[in-house]
Amino acid sequence: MTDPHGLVDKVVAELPGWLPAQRWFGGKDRPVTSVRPLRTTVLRGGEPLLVHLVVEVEQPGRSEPYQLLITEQVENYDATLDHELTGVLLDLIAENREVDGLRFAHEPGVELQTGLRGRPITSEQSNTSLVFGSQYILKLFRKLTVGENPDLVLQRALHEVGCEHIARPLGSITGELDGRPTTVGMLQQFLPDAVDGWAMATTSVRDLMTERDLHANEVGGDFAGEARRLGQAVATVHADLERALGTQHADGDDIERSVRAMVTRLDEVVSRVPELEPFVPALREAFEQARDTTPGAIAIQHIHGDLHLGQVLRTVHGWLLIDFEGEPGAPIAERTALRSPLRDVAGMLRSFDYAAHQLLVGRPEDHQLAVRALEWARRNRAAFTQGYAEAVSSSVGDPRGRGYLLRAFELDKAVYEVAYEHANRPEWLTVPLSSIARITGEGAAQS
Ligand SMILES: Nc1ncnc2c1ncn2[C@@H]1O[C@H](COP(=O)(O)OP(=O)(O)O)[C@@H](O)[C@H]1O
Ligand SMILES: O=P(O)(O)O[C@H]1O[C@H](CO)[C@@H](O[C@H]2O[C@H](CO)[C@@H](O)[C@H](O)[C@H]2O)[C@H](O)[C@H]1O
Repeated sequence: MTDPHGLVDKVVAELPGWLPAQRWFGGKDRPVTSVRPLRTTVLRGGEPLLVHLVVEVEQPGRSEPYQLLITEQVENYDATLDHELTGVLLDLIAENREVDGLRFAHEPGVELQTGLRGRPITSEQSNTSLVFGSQYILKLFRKLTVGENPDLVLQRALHEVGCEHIARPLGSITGELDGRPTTVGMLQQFLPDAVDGWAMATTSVRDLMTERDLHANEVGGDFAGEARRLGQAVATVHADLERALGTQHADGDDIERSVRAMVTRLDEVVSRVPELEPFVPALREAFEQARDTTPGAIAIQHIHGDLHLGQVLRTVHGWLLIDFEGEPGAPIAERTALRSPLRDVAGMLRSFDYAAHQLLVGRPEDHQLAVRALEWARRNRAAFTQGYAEAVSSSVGDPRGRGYLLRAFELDKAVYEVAYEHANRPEWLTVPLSSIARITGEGAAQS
């Protein structure tokens, strides 16, 4: 087929059934009622066609734009699976080309190799990333948000101040949405030997679980040294973001806004996930407590916004942070707002809890494993916060001095995770729910 319109019509008709099966689709909680094409750009004519397509996906109570690359050659028309065709994207970036309003550009001073094939990475994710050779990784944002994507904005700013804990930004693809330039893709340096923190941490947990007679500090795969270095890296990135983009003191309005956002999220999530119901009073109390923060006492700035062990890569030179897009499910205004860096600390603390407790999914009765999981989580959470506190340059200082605020942020993240797991991995719902039970239970025991 060489008729792009015929291809688009055919694909659009199939999308209501196809989209909900995609890992990156953010609307799995409700049916797709209709899909309508917003913009079609032919990136390669003839056989095979390569078409860039932005569609508006309608669902009850929401309407959101998504990006697709389509062709008639591969299964389901998804051109991101065609290694040859996706090479076109890198070549367009290398050549600083504009195609029908879609701008492909490399970063200033960057020279890119062309003619490479782009293979999609297979890990579960919110967007689609293509790896070219062993040099580059191109992320195609799936759900689009009008304007420049914070992932690109923050990593560019970090690169400019010489941050050592990110992969170098190399290029971008910009389209137009609602009349505004909108980031649809980001090219970065690929680290072929990097291992993500989630893989490392869960290996360490498994080692501990296997050695039933030993403690976390006695087994070969102890992660605490890495957790501490990771804390140092996160604090350094916070300090670099502060240097690049500034910081300010949270005033009464900022504090009020933050508390309201946590309570609103709780109300919204509990309306969809009744399993959360028993914890609502304790969660509310924890969020309301954050209102006692003295105006001016905490700093707010740009932060990562969705920090967890899957967002950090261990390279031979140390830890790197990736994916500064914020929580994929949160509104863009919230994702780009200045917030306390403690939120990132809380996100990572949640992730240590996740790594430890995911092995208990499907085995809730195993008391021995539950004890070991808690031991691992406590050790690594403590090592991470210690590392964070040691890197004195961050405006937060020692997160351990911010107990009630950190607790509120951790619980807020866990509420987000309840919604995330409910929509994406229902069998994992027990992971955040059991954490909420534990954290609120510990709070009740102290009071
Ligand atoms: N610069 C990089 N070098 C090596 N691997 C990377 C790099 N950036 C991302 N990855 C891999 O790609 C995965 C998805 O990247 P991420 O930015 O988190 O995408 P998403 O927004 O889809 O979650 C990561 O979990 C990591 O395994
Ligand atoms: O796709 P993203 O990486 O941007 O983030 C989303 O998916 C994450 C899962 O892949 C989810 O993270 C949750 O599960 C992780 C383990 O798989 C765990 O390390 C995190 O602590 C936990 O929040 C993340 O919340 C979601 O935004």
